[in-house]
Amino acid sequence: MLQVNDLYVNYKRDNNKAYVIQNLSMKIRRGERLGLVGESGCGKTTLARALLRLLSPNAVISSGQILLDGEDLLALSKEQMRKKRGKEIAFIPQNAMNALNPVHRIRDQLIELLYEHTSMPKKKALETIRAAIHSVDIHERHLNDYPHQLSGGMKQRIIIAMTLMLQPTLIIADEPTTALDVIVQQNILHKLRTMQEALNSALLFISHDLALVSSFCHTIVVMYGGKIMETCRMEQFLARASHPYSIGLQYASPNFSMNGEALITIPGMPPKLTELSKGCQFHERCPFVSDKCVSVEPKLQQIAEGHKVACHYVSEAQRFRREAKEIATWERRR
Ligand SMILES: Nc1ncnc2c1ncn2[C@@H]1O[C@H](COP(=O)(O)OP(=O)(O)OP(=O)(O)O)[C@@H](O)[C@H]1O
Ligand code: NI
Repeated sequence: MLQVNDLYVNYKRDNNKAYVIQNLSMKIRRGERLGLVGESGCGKTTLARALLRLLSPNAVISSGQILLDGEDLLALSKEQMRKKRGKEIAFIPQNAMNALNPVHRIRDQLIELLYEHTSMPKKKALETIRAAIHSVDIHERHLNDYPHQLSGGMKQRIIIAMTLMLQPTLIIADEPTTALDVIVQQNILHKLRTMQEALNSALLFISHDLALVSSFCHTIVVMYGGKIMETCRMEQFLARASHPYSIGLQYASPNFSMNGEALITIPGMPPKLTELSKGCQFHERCPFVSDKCVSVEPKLQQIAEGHKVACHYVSEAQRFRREAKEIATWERRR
């Protein structure tokens, strides 16, 4: 199980800091697929890279714990962490297709990975590689290919086969299918899911696509301005999303079960994150804002088993859900 406690990450920029992850706590259990959603810039990739300890050099994890099966990843040496990555923690990055080395054959790249993390004899390694690429429906003759000889979808499937070959306990996928067309996307997600279920690994699935996340994941975390606004099981999210930002995302998402209503847009821009926030991160864009939201930070509080929301007015969520359907409600903030 992955458990994150009170994590803070900031980036140093020229003269200031950006507080990109603030006070973030979450859990993912074995076998669970957790979807992480939120607009561009809210900190999703930063969180993923913090978990992997692959942040850029100007990033600082200023406090918190990241526990994988009880072991604090932040306490490991660089070398220990490098061994965990690839083996226990798999990462499928945003443009995974470019993660393959263009000058080496697919076979050599897969072998290299196995040799780096295991002491498999050559024969066993070759068998493992064949099984891995069969599992994503790729013929073994492609082991002889160089990356440029393969389509985008095939490269993405090879990356998935490659990352899962070492049977990780945690898989982090950051927009794994964004660049691909819908059919290829469905096929790849199906493969990812089958393998994740077979390994019983925890999956952190990052996406902009709320409809996709809602059909693919068991649980959801809605992030905004570096903080968790709401987290719950998917059926709770579908029936009773309670944070105005979550509700806004739902009504702004094409393909999200909305019975043909017009899509809203959430006006305004995400916060700049140059100061630790005082009130609610979402207050500047929230149609239901009050003075309290500007000055007092709402704590992430449990409203039902497995359902947490950071909003002072969570008791009015039913009204929010009704009113947020109307485009006029959001026009108030323009
Ligand atoms: N290396 C960096 N130095 C300074 N600021 C950074 C750096 N990387 C990211 N940021 C800033 O941190 C914030 C969060 O970025 P991040 O990439 O984590 O967001 P995201 O939710 O993954 O967005 P997207 O959906 O576009 O991928 C943004 O404001 C971004 O500009
Ligand atoms: Ni990102």
